[in-house]
Amino acid sequence: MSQLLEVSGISVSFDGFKAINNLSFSIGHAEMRAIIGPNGAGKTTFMDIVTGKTKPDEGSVLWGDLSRNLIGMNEAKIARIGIGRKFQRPTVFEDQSVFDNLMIAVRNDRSPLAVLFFRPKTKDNDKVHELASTIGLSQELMRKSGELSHGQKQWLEIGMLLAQDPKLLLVDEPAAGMTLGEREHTTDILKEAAKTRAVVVIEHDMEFIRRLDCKVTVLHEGSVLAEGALDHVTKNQDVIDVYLGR
Ligand SMILES: Nc1ncnc2c1ncn2[C@@H]1O[C@H](COP(=O)(O)OP(=O)(O)OP(=O)(O)O)[C@@H](O)[C@H]1O
Repeated sequence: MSQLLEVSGISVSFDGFKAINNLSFSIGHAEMRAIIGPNGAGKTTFMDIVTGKTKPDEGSVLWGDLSRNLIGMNEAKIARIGIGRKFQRPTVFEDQSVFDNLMIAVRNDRSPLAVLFFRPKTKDNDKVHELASTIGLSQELMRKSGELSHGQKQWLEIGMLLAQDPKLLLVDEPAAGMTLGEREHTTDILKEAAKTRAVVVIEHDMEFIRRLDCKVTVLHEGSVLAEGALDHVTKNQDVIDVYLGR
């Protein structure tokens, strides 16, 4: 399979309301993808399904070269096969330093290879420093995470997810509550991450999406309404009617 993730004919209802309605689309390896759409379009539910939090009524989610169906796998197993998820609110250990948070994430590697091969501590140290540099927190390593700004906490959490080296990183509304400078830095981090893995970003902030400079999927009522470059989808009359023109 040339795609990393292939969502096919997914539907899910909550109390008779169809939140996802025959949804089909795919994500390539090392691809950045933005998902936009009005409130209630099913964006977060899509991520809930991919990560195993919500089981769809029908459809499949095929993963990787072996086309394994993720439906029916539990959340821990899905995380282990390489899907990381960043929720809207940062969930770092506030009493621990930035360094310790990153080290905890690095050491959490339970892949068979990591268990099999002894890894010297210096290697973990190097990895923590490399991650800190990637997320722009090299100068903050010894600070308590609770003292960081909202944006810095978000970057730390992205760093903790990257420590697991996911093949797919799902990020839900990263720009919310960030300053312009923080939003710009966040796009840089995500674009860098997407060079070596797939990154899927749900966001309402159009300037943020523009800076991501990637293919955009527009969801509406649980299905794909439009897909393509941002300039392409923002000219689509249906997209203007249900989302942009509001
Ligand atoms: N566990 C649930 N139980 C009942 N209804 C749910 C559940 N999860 C989602 N929904 C409903 O499904 C619909 C889709 O919700 P979802 O959160 O996926 O939308 P969204 O596109 O992420 O919206 P937003 O932009 O507001 O975050 C909404 O009407 C929501 O109320």
